[in-house]
Amino acid sequence: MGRQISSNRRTRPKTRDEPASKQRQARHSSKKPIRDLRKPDVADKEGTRQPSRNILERGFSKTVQAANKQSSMPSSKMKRFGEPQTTIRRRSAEPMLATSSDRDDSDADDMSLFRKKSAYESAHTERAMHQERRVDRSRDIDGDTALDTSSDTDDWNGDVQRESQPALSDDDHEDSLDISDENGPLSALPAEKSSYEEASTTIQDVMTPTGRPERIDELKQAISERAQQLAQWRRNQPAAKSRSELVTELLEMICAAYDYLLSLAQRFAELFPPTELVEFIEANESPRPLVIRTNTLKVRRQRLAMALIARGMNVDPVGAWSPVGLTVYQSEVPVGATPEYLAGYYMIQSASSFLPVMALAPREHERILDMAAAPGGKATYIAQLLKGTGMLFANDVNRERCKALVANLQRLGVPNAIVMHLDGRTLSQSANGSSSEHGGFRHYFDRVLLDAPCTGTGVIAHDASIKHTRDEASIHRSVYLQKQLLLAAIDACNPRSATGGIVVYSTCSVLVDENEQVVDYVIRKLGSRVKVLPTGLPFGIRGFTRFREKRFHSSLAEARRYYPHVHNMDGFFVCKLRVLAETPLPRQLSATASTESETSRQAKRMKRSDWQTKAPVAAISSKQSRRTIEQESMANTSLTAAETETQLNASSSSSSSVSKDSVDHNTDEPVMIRIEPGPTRCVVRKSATRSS
Ligand SMILES: C[S@@+](CC[C@H](N)C(=O)[O-])C[C@H]1O[C@@H](n2cnc3c(N)ncnc32)[C@H](O)[C@@H]1O
Repeated sequence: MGRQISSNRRTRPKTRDEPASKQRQARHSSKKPIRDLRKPDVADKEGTRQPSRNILERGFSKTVQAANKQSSMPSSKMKRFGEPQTTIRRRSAEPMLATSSDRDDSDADDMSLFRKKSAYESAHTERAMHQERRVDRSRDIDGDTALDTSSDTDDWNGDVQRESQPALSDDDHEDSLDISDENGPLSALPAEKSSYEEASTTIQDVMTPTGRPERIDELKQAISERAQQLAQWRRNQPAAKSRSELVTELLEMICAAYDYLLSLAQRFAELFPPTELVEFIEANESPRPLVIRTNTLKVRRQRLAMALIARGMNVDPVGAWSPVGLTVYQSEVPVGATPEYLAGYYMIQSASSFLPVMALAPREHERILDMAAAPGGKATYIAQLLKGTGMLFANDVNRERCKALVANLQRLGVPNAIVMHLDGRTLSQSANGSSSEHGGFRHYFDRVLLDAPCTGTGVIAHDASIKHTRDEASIHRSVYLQKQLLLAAIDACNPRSATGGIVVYSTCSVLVDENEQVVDYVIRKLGSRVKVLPTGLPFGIRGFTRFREKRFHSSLAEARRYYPHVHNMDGFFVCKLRVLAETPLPRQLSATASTESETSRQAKRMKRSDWQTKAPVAAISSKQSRRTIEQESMANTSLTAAETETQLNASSSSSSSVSKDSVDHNTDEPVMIRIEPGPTRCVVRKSATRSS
């Protein structure tokens, strides 16, 4: 089967020496749109929307072929669904797959199929890798790292950073004009004068009296011109303006055209060189491709792809780096309402959300904590890698979001999860408010994922309000909470775990303060008790070890960054830590009360009526919990985490459905919910007395 499909998927081979223009010509020779290639197989020839297995398989391979030719799609579709094709040649060193633990036996056929990469996948990954090198190189170059880092470029450790990067090939230079423009010899510069001449449009020209910009296109053109001028500043300084005046102009224009807070635009300008800054800002204006993750607890990816194609979707493997992801290029049906979705065959999840779990690399039979789990995208991925063994503890402080977490765990048929509603900062003390000798969550888990709450600066394309709501105060609040949570996550991880002792810290923010700086703070605080490991991820840009006046631990180069304009996925940060020794007993987090998160406050403000009307599942709570606990003589007993788990395992046979009537609204105590597969069957246990 795999052979048949793979032969269908064969694409025109690219030779090393073939000129890029020829390759482009070959790609553009097909004018047939993607949908036309799928339909005859699936619908027209068979006359049915429920084709046979063989037909479905043929349909799938056609779809893959069609996707390979997506450069013939109209440009609007290109922007919406995929990556532009590139002419970058594949390198033999290119990593093909995720960590070994991410490979699923049940997906073996799929993997052999997908290892023979389509031209699309190849170009997708290579474009990202090429861009990564470009970004890394631009970070290595004095003065052009970002708009205002001139004072911080003298001791940039460019040599170290360059070491790990493969040299650029000739092909690469084809796409690297902007690098040579910025840094190369003068002879490499293009002859056109326009980009060196002073841009004529000013921000005043395009602003209305009410302060709103008009003629946006003109403004964007002016932004692009300013960025070009700044990029080439050292070689071609316009006489009329100073660099700082140009920077100010550029940022003001960006804020006017794209509606950013000036302070946030400044932070991005510190992160990216001028032309890349504009690419990043532009990438935030369009959504990333829609991606789904196959739930291998229920179905194999290829079977799922066949079923979805039959329903009118065009899907394709997200890339060779993931054995479970599918990109949805086009769909005739709502992706979140198909029978396959309702049956739990897949999760809608951004591609970059796969990465923290791949770095965590859970192993079967392990005990895993997802400390900030709702709504469960990563938790359900962890569960499928556990394959029904071990135990997943999915925690979130926000009760409202816990409902979605419970629903997703149920829908995806996760048999071994416990949902907890606790503040992650005190979780390691929560089972009995004491230390590991007494069996609390301290040093209890083999692996811990902290997908931390953050400002979301990597996901502006999903939520444009981030542009004008993330002020300096909100960034500082976020950083403070992240540091507390990461210390608690390390505290919950067992350094003596035979297989793990791993903590993964991730955010969907691109800001250094929320990423490298948080991890660096923890490394400095805990010293040799914790160290940074390579993530094992096949692509991504190295973490910063220096950023403006800040210096971070050199191991932070092992962390990985993801950017919308480079990887065509949400901005993300992933760092993997190994806990080497027990951490000192934390001080009672006296700050906890005063820094209570907004989500926690919201949860407490919730009215009873909300629970009654909106929460058939997550409202499973205290009364039911207390009754069950009392029946089993567990009231007023501080359960150890292990005891709790044992009780939960033992009582799973007597699990009962919970109705709205059984909800007690009088208490806000933490609860643990044992998820049973099926629509409503759950057993609820009081986790323990709340500590402090
Ligand atoms: C980025 S989201 C997590 C997304 C989730 N990992 C997923 O993949 O679906 C961050 C979560 O952290 C939760 N959170 C915020 N403060 C927390 C705290 N103190 N303890 C535990 N969770 C917290 C929020 O309620 C939010 O659901």
